[in-house]
Amino acid sequence: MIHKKSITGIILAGGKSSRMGTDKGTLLLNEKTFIQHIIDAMNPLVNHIVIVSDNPNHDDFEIERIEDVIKDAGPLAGLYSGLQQSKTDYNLVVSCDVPLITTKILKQIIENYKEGLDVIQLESNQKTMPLIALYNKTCKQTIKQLLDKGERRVRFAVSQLKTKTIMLDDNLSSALININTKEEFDAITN
Ligand SMILES: Nc1nc2c(ncn2[C@@H]2O[C@H](COP(=O)(O)OP(=O)(O)OP(=O)(O)O)[C@@H](O)[C@H]2O)c(=O)[nH]1
Repeated sequence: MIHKKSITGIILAGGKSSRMGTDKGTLLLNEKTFIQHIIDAMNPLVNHIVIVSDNPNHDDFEIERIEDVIKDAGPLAGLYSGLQQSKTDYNLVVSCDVPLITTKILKQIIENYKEGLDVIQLESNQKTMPLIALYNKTCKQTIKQLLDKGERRVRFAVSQLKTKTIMLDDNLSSALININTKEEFDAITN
């Protein structure tokens, strides 16, 4: 397994949260922000964690915040910004809107790394999840070229890389739930 010293945790917390209407990263679940849930899940597995976000409210977390190097271009640009500024070979990338994610699931991703792979991502309910994934730092060149051509789809970018997809057991899939709307938030808080 890759040593935790070689892994940076990258939390994507930029964007517009337009479907939620309020910043998703600072929503509270069990009195803890979504971002803090991700930090706690990642912490045992990585050397250090950064948040990629242009939102100064995210400075309240006791971890480094780095800014997008390509603005207003969505998660793929956030991913690139994190990889571009990372000092380690491997990067565990998690979006801030999956607050039920666990260390156990993230550990499975890291355990599945094999030499030569660019990306290890999860799949659940026939849906791949490229924003809960391990990225080799070398991916950044391909991602930059795609962004320069106007590409915005993370799944397309991942399809251009050497990617391994891990099928998650059905009984764990509820931990991957992606919270984008107020209805989805209400469903996990009530
Ligand atoms: N750093 C960074 N993160 C982003 C950017 N856009 C989206 N994200 C993050 O990527 C993840 C997935 O984002 P989406 O749900 O597709 O977009 P969103 O802007 O958060 O929300 P919507 O406006 O409702 O689509 C979330 O964790 C966002 O915080 C961006 O431009 N920069």
